[in-house]
Amino acid sequence: MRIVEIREKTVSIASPIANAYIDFSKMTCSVVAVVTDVIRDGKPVIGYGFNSNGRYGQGALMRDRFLDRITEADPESLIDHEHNNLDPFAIWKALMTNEKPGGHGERSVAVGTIDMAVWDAVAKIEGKPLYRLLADRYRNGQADDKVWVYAAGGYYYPGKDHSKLQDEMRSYLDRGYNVVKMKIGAAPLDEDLRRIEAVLKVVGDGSRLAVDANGRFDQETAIAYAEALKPYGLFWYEEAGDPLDYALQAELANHYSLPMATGENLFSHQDARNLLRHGGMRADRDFVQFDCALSYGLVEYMRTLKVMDELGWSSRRVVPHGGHQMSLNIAAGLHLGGNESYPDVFQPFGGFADGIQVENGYVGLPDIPGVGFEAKSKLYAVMRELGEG
Ligand SMILES: O=C([O-])CC(=O)C(=O)O
Ligand SMILES: [Mg+2]
Repeated sequence: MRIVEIREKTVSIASPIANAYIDFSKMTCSVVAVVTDVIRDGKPVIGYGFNSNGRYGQGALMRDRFLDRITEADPESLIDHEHNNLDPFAIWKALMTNEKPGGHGERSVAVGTIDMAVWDAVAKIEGKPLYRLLADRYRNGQADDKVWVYAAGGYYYPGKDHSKLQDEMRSYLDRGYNVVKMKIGAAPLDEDLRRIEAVLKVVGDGSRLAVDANGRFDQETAIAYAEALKPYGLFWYEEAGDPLDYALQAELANHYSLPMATGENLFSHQDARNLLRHGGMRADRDFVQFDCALSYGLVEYMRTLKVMDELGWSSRRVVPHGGHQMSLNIAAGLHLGGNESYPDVFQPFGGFADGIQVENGYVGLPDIPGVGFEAKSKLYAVMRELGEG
């Protein structure tokens, strides 16, 4: 059993939307296919992965050094004999050969994307949905059969007035979501408050709305927003300041007793640990949003979950960024609190399996081997072209 080849292609997910920090006019992501020599249903098993929005495609890094480390490794060293399968942990170790600690820049995205495809292949070889495999191996067989998801959107873009923002949010509620998220921080505070109030008219209550500043604010602005947001009783206030400014986050906690969220731009278990040690985050109400596709994949994610456990954090406080099916599987199989969803943006990568409706805020997973990409036809068309083309 061996990995025969790993392919990457960088595809566009460009759109006119913007958050408080970046626009997405040139956004790309990597799609990866891990081709194995294992035959199922008469065809080689191919594992697929992609990186979530926000960090651009990583093909150059992959080709420069990561892919060869797998294809040049002794295939025997990458096998999990206990399960007669590929060993994602050994593959991860091979990927990280001669990489120094620290510096979790973009290589964590390259490795995370390859790791996603490896787990897809492993679950396909085992003939199970990934969430089932995870529950069987790591949670005594107990998987969640549905996952709470919220609809992320509410971006800024040219010509988007309050009524368009309201229409967008209404359409998420119509599709079964009970919490929605919108961007803040690209407009002055007064205008953002008017946008929030427009959305509240549609969603009804602050507990059904989260806001995301994408790391834009300095401490003073973060606190000014906190004071202004308080009366709305929002679901959460996300990434107020720079993702690595733990002192800012800790100071914000002194001014905002309602739920805060952050962590989508922390790319290792060491960074996650620093946030929980020094960021003033509260295990009884705050949320962390680590995204495996940006942070060295599921092998590293398990270390992050262990760090959380050691620091007294339940895995139910994790609601990953990225709106992808890999995190959906991790949420169901390893008992996270939920997952982000992009019902409309970042297509065909956003959203979940075709034909599975969100009901009262929860979504189920397709009962097919792997991550479930084959059940999302527009996404699978892109993947298949890479893997089988
Ligand atoms: O706009 C983005 O970069 C995505 C993001 O922060 C989120 O989904 O929370
Ligand atoms: Mg965010």
